[in-house]
Amino acid sequence: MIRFDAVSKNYPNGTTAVDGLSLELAEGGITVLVGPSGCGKTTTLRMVNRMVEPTAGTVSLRGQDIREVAAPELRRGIGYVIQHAGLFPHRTILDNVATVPLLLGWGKKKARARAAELLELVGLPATMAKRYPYQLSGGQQQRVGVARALGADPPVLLMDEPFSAVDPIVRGELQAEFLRLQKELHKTIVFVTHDIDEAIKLGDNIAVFRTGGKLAQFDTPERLLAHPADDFVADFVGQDRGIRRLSFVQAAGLPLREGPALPVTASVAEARALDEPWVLVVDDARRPLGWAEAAGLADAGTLADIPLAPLGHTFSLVGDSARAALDAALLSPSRLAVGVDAQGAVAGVADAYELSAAIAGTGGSLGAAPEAAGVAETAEAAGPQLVKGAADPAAAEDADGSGSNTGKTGGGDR
Ligand SMILES: Nc1ncnc2c1ncn2[C@@H]1O[C@H](COP(=O)(O)OP(=O)(O)OP(=O)(O)O)[C@@H](O)[C@H]1O
Repeated sequence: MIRFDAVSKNYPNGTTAVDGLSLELAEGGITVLVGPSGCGKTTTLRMVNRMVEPTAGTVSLRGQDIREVAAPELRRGIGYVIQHAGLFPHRTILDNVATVPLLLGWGKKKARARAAELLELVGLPATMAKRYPYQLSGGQQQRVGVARALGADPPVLLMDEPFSAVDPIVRGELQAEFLRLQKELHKTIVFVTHDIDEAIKLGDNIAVFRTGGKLAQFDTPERLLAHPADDFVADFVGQDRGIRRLSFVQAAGLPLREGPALPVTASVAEARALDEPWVLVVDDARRPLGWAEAAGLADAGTLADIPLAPLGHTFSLVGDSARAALDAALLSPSRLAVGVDAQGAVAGVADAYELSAAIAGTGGSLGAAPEAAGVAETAEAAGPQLVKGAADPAAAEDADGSGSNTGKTGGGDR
């Protein structure tokens, strides 16, 4: 719905900021523009709302050349969010957010009611409405910036490095919140960042630019990681793209086997009899409680009487990615990843070798025992599949409402 046709921008000093860009951005999706400093991302973004006019070519919005629309009218349908939020320092938070509705002549009461709604939408408590920007943290200010951009409910949002001025933890929270919001709002979003991790996490599609304002590749995150167009893109997406690609493979497709598992009511003698270095201890609903190390087992009593090594992560077959599964295996004291179903019950286990073999498509199932067979067979039949959204544990948990019984599934793993 936003289309660039052979668009270039040359500045009078001889700089070519954007060079012959042709690109079509999907309606209702997030397109991320990413690339090294000075490669023309911001210039491209600003050509959408006519803050920058192209030297050559055409930008169109829903089929209409944007030069045919007066800039103020065009911008009414396009929200704009920038780094450091750009709030008005002498206006309260509520009035900052009410700015656009007021400009549209909504009347004070209605504009403020809308602003209060928007603050709630971006996850800010009502008590902040009366504060001034300097009384908010950087992350909170960015939320206000997003709320303000949504003021007139524009179908298009332009976001220029909106989360790069905050620390990594707050950035992660803002990104998760942003994805949640987008699930509700389905805006057409153009998002500029220089951070490839952010691009992969947020983008439905990613346009990678190289210096000189040239488009190097336009693709989904999965394809960018799997099939970088050339050495520049491969370098830019990073050496660990093999691991990161696993974020797009569903854990549901991985074969699991029944692990050495016993209920917490079982005797220590039963655990010893399994002759395994580690035994997974489960509750009466087969939810995992922890690992018992055979070497440390007492002579008598039940598994309830002994201290268990923590599970580490489990991974959910509903919504988690293969990367979360591999992570779970590597972090587990037994080196076995525990897969749980939608109810949080143990579906089976696998070690890193089995998981990587399965992911590489060379098998990996080691004969599922009866309890796990159903899951394992279904999983194998389906095979690892490329999915959208499997990589975002927060989103996945939202989607299936399950998460893990430990509350520690996966990890921010894209
Ligand atoms: N008004 C201007 N006059 C001259 N050159 C400009 C102007 N604005 C931008 N440029 C140049 O155009 C090129 C692209 O700039 P742009 O801001 O689009 O890059 P960017 O990819 O967003 O960079 P960054 O990640 O550093 O923000 C740069 O070389 C920049 O110096």
